[in-house]
Amino acid sequence: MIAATADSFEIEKAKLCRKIAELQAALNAKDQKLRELQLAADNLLAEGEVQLAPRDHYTELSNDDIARYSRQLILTDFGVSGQMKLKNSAVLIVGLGGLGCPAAQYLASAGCGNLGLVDYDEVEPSNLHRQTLHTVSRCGISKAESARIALLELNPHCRIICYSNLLNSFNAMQIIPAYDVILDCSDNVATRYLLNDACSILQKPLVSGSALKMDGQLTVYCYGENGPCYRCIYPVPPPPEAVTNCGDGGVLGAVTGTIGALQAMEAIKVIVGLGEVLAGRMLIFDGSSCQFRNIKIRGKRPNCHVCSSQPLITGLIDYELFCGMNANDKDNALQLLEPEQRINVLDYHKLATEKKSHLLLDVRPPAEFEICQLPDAVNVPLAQILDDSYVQRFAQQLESKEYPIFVVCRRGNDSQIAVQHMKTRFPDHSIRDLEDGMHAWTKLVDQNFPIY
Ligand SMILES: Nc1ncnc2c1ncn2[C@@H]1O[C@H](COP(=O)(O)OP(=O)(O)OP(=O)(O)O)[C@@H](O)[C@H]1O
Ligand SMILES: [Zn+2]
Repeated sequence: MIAATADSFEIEKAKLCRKIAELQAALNAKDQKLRELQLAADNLLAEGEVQLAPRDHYTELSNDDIARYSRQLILTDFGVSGQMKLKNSAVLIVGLGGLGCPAAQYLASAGCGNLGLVDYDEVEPSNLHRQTLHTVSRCGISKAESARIALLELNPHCRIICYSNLLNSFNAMQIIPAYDVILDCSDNVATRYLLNDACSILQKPLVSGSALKMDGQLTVYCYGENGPCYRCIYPVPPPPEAVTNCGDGGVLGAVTGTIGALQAMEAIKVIVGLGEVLAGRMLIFDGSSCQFRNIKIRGKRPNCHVCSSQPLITGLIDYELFCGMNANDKDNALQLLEPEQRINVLDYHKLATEKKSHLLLDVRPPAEFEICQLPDAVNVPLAQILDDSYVQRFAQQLESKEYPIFVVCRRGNDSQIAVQHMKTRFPDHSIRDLEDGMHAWTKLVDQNFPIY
């Protein structure tokens, strides 16, 4: 009995030691990243690229301006003074993706004099269905540069500064002060908090948009005396597992187009002093029923950590650490299973080619299964694994040791969750997942297999 207890202590101790080693490694990686970010920010500053050069101040419209903007100049509430304000304004757009492209397009064409474009990413074919400034021929180049090319064709009078870098806690405070209005067109929680805190500290209106699947949201933070900030509404970040991105959940391009265009609209209203800015309210767009709802959101939180009269946060922090998520929407590779609970795609391919009896469960949603599947795969969405409703369907295979079970998904994360769950019910059955999922299949087994 005592020996057994000592053994279990030893096992527990070994586990804790492993955990400590993992945490130490994570800490070292963060330290390294911090050094890289600092270096990148220094380089950027050294290149003199960060500062928007002193803006020209215009006092009148040119003939070309009058001809170009005539249809908005004749608007009673807009007029010459509105156009002059736009011409002298500077707007920073963070993210030149689904939201940022239409927002930039409407701001440049309306005559916003100075646009800053921030995006660290490059154009990919899967962006083109909604990121309307980019083109097939510009795949592979910086999104900020690609957007600049398109925008200058639209309006050569617009001055455009590109920052083809990740906006982070070092460069944000150098870039943002030069701009009048900031547009959050990013796709991740860490960047939302970073932009919020920077805008709150620097007192810049932040036009925040988001879109997923068929739905979108829009509001303006940090606007005026009483306008709440993002932290007033969301004091703590959501748990990482509750966050879905466009790459996983999907999105319709016209939804991002709708919200992006409205972000441009709110920015123009802020600059020109037009209408009623969407602060303290949130627009909820349900694309499937085409309904726009405007809900009142709470005002400034008296104890908000960043925008209250006695803030706890007076400088930018490490937002990836704070949110437990990276400042991008790419999935982190999970490490849930032991190596013996996984099989690489080459070994699986060999076994399947030799026609060894087995069952291959594909745990992606049906819409994704319809796009492409591995030979003989059976679609059992992850939800059916987790609620155990698959058990009855595969009772025969689960009873027979002759049927090793393999689980596959798109990138090898959900498949691990599925195996971990199935193992709790069938600990003695051989159940393994395909490492790195179908992406690895395309890379290592069949380059003609579609990737998405
Ligand atoms: N901190 C940041 N600094 C600079 N750019 C950012 C930052 N966070 C997000 N972005 C950019 O914001 C954009 C968000 O747009 P969107 O989600 O439509 O594009 P995406 O990430 O290319 O899409 P997908 O998920 O389909 O690959 C991306 O281009 C992304 O690179
Ligand atoms: Zn606040």
